[in-house]
Amino acid sequence: MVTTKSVIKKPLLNDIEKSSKSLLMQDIFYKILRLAKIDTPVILVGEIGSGTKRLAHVIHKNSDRALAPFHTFNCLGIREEEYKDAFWGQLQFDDNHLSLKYDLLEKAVGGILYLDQFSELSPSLMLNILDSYQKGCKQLFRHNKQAKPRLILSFNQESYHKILTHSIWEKLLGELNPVVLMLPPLRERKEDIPILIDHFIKEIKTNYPDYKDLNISSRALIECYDYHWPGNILQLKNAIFHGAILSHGQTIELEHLPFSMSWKSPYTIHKNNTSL
Ligand SMILES: Nc1ncnc2c1ncn2[C@@H]1O[C@H](COP(=O)(O)OP(=O)(O)OP(=O)(O)O)[C@@H](O)[C@H]1O
Repeated sequence: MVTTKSVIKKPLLNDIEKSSKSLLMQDIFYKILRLAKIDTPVILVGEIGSGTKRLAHVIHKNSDRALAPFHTFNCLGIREEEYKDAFWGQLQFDDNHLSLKYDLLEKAVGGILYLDQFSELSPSLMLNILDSYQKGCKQLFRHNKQAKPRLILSFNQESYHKILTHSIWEKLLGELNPVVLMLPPLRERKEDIPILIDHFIKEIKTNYPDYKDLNISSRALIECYDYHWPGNILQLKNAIFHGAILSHGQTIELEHLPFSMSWKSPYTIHKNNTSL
């Protein structure tokens, strides 16, 4: 495992995470920073686009594995041959002897193997993958346990609730003994919406000098605050980018935000009705 004391000691929350106003998120960051130092597998549960991969990177950066690779494998829609190639050892002939090559494990040696959307696999494929991970690690890293990649699995929130009542869940807990962390959807941490918008606007200004005057009107900001964001931070990021283009890098007005946002969520409708 690659490690240096300076890496371990650095305070490693990004500014945007540090400035979160959400108590739910502050609690998660607190746990994440401690969790990073403990070398257990982690399951991150969240809705689509809620930032699970970004949190996995925070764990990586704050862990003793920070200088080793972070390798992502997306399990969504994976075909059987692809998964076999990735997880099961391929026979190879080197220096006059046959050996097994575990492609995915070798890409993540000493680091993190992030299995994105793991919950979307069938239960039998989940077990199969864990089995090959264990076998591969035993073969490759039996003399150097530290080189075994740490597993972080992302679970879609809806699938997670279904899996909880399935026997596969107990098997996963038994095999991995993971720490499970749930990320709130953006609509449950609305206090961070203005900070995130500000962050995305700054990001666009940095990447596109022609958009140096980009800002957002208060009406558009209020609409963003009221919207329920089913696609979470990813959708918010896309909406601001969309607005930046339609406003030609000037002030993002309500009409520059994506059309789909004009659909009100049941939460907003309910809130409006009760205030009548
Ligand atoms: N706290 C944050 N601050 C700034 N940007 C963020 C934050 N969290 C997430 N993002 C951005 O939102 C987008 C989605 O984040 P990420 O890929 O981590 O989500 P995800 O939950 O893993 O997505 P998916 O469900 O598609 O796998 C990324 O572009 C990421 O950089």
